[in-house]
Amino acid sequence: MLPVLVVHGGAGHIPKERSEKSTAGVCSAVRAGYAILQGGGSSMDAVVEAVSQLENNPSFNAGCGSVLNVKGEVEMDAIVMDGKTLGSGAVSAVRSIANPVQLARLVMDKTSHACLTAEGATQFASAMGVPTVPQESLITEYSRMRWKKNLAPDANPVECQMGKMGTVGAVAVDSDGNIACATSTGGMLNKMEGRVGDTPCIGCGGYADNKIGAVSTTGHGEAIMKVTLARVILFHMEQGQSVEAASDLGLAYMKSRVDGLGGVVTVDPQGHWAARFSSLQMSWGAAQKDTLHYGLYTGEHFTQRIDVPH
Ligand SMILES: NC(=O)C[C@H](N)C(=O)O
Repeated sequence: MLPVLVVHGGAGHIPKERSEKSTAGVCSAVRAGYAILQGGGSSMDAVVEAVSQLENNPSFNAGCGSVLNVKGEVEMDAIVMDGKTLGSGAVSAVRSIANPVQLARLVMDKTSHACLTAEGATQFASAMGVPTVPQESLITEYSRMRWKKNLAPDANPVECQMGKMGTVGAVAVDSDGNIACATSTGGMLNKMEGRVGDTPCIGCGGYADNKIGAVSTTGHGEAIMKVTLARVILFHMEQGQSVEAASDLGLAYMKSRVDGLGGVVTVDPQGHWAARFSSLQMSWGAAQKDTLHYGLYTGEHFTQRIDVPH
């Protein structure tokens, strides 16, 4: 069954006029990441490539297109985890980095730490030769408009969060059976400055273990952290549940216990995979053998040959 790559473009409520772009973006990120797996590349390379593509796509809340904090600035979080070694790397509250997921990978590969934050992460980036980019290049008209709208005295903050799909993420198993995950986000719209969400926290924004599987999450970060969503799903898999049942159990627990909504992509070591969510929508895509799978609403599952362009 191996290899496999599963990608999400965030759980939430996406306005109709943006749904096409979101699905197209996820499918093209799946293709790019899967090409690496098909060429014999590693699951880590595949998830970082897929997530980098989504960070570069202004339709998603990660990298360029990130939502803005209360001061109208970008602060991004990202994580990667390697299921073979349980090594992980993360960055939080980084501002002028085009691809936080690549910086997270450098934290894993080049330091003895698991997470670097804010200025320290930026200093590390420059020491690694990662260029900084102007904040403005990460801010879209759409995110500025939503930030302003949410500051209005009559704004409904819950409704405002809904207008945009969230976080991006990926999980993969390569032909050697190695498993990896990656997740990247601009966080929650109009969050406090310095707010760190679930994404860079191990077991919350993602987790990968070759012995069990991998999960990348999206949704309300504070709720995800309360239940350590990624790890709780892997716990259910350790108890013998399928990828699908374990994902649903984790999401249902988050809903009933802390009233949180979200979504996940999940794989197991055999290459079984699932894309599940409790929100209204989650754009997702997966590639296995010669088939591309994708969907947006609950129960939606389209397939096409991977070599046919979307
Ligand atoms: N939309 C999201 O997935 C947001 C992300 N989980 C956060 O709370 O930072």
